[in-house]
Amino acid sequence: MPKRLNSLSSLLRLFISQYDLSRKHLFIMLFMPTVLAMASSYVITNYLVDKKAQEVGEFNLKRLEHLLSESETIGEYATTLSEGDCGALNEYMQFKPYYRGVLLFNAHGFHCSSTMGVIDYPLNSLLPEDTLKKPAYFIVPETPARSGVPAILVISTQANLTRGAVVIIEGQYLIDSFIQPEVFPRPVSHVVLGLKGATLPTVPQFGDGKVVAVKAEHSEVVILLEVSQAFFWHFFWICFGILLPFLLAFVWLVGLHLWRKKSRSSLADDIKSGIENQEFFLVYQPIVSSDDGKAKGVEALVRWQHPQMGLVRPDLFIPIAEQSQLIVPLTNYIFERALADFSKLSVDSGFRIGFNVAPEHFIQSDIEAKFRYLKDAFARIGVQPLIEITERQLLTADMCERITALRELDILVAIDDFGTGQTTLSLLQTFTLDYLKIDKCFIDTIGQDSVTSHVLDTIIELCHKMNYVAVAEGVETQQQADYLISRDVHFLQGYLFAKPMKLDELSHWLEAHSE
Ligand SMILES: Nc1nc2c(ncn2[C@@H]2O[C@@H]3COP(=O)(O)O[C@H]4[C@@H](O)[C@H](n5cnc6c(=O)[nH]c(N)nc65)O[C@@H]4COP(=O)(O)O[C@H]3[C@H]2O)c(=O)[nH]1
Repeated sequence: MPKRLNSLSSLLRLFISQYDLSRKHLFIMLFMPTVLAMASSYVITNYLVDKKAQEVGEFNLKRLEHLLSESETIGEYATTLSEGDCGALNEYMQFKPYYRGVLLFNAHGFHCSSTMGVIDYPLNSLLPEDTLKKPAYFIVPETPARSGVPAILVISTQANLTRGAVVIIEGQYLIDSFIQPEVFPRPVSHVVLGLKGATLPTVPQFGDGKVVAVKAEHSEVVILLEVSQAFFWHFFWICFGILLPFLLAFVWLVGLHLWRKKSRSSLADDIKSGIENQEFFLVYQPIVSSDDGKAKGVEALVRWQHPQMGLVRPDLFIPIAEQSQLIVPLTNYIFERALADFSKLSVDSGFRIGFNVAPEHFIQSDIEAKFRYLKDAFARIGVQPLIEITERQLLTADMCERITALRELDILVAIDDFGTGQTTLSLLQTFTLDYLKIDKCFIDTIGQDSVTSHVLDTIIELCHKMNYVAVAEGVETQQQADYLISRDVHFLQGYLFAKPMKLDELSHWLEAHSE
């Protein structure tokens, strides 16, 4: 199976092994954004509709105040008309919407109506007589001409009740116009005007919606507006529709991040218990000499038989072991395992085993003692360990010093995956090595006419000039092998010769390839 697919299936198995937990997480990750989106939409919509109702209220109060001041002008004009000139009044009031009419009065009573002509009503037929003595506004439940239909009365009067006018504004018509029936969805469903204890309509009617009160700046009028339910839900769903995808994306990103962190830390726990339970084992890949084609050593490569996930490849768990400070105990386990494996095998003296060792090892204070023990233990079975330093982390000057000390103990050191990691050429100037392993990506350029194919020749040349033993990794074709042999690359490793194999298989392979 391709490497990437294998890692993917390992991840999938990891996911399934934690399925119960993930199902709960999955539910939270769907449920939480929905609830959050609903709650936020509710708050935002409430704020928006309040604001809109406030705006509608202020706008209508302005219109009302304009209507009231226009009524005062009408009243003032009407009081200048000579008594009995009802025709002129009627003409003047033609085509004025919102107005039911104008009544003129004198000290004896109402004598002229813009709609009915000459009339004779007592002064208290609309309001208590006293209220006609000074300019004012009132809401009344009905007028003599239209019983049961409320109106706003605007009184313009001259001193001592000698002359005056009452302008009658059509109450219900006004209220209906406030509701803006032509707008969809209507922001308000019911409007009530309040003035001096009276209301318009006379009996206020509200539904289940929220009621917002707005007070006029220049009069005692208060307007109460009930927010329309349709308007509220219209904005609620728009808000919800906008917020939900964002919150879903946000919660999923955070959730996946936490899940990844958790699975990493649980994988780190698994590595720890895997070492204790000896779930790790080694496979060995032969490294052949380009002189005679015989295996002069192997590279030890770790494998993990996870109890739930099955076989896990090192490129999945080695980085986690490195990040969670488990690489040192894991490598110590690998050394012991290789020692135990090769004690059962008979190999030519000087046979080399390459171990991948992360730079973290070189900050251990007991590194020299540990490697001296290792070298002696391997020497007893005729094997020489070779340390392959992975380039994933930067090698500091301090680490280089320790590596040099190891070389003085006759331990062989190689730089692995040369050219892909953090090793700089300046570091190679100050730091002597035994082997340089040329990464597969450069070997792959053989036979291709690409710019990078020249890099391989440069690396090989560097090895020769610096007296490093050159090892080519990932040799897959005879063409690659021939090319590398023609360029005096000392050792070759790759599927062309053998894939990494378990100890039993290696034993047979070595036997078969010893001649
Ligand atoms: N396509 C192809 N691949 C080839 C060929 N020849 C060898 N390989 C693969 O290339 C990798 C060589 O190991 P690496 O560069 O040290 O790269 C290693 C090394 O960095 C790390 N690793 C493996 N074992 C250990 C270990 O014991 N300790 C540490 N620290 N890292 C390890 O994991 C990496 C991957 O190891 P593996 O999966 O075993 O993969 C191995 C090997 O199976 C070839 O011809 N074609």
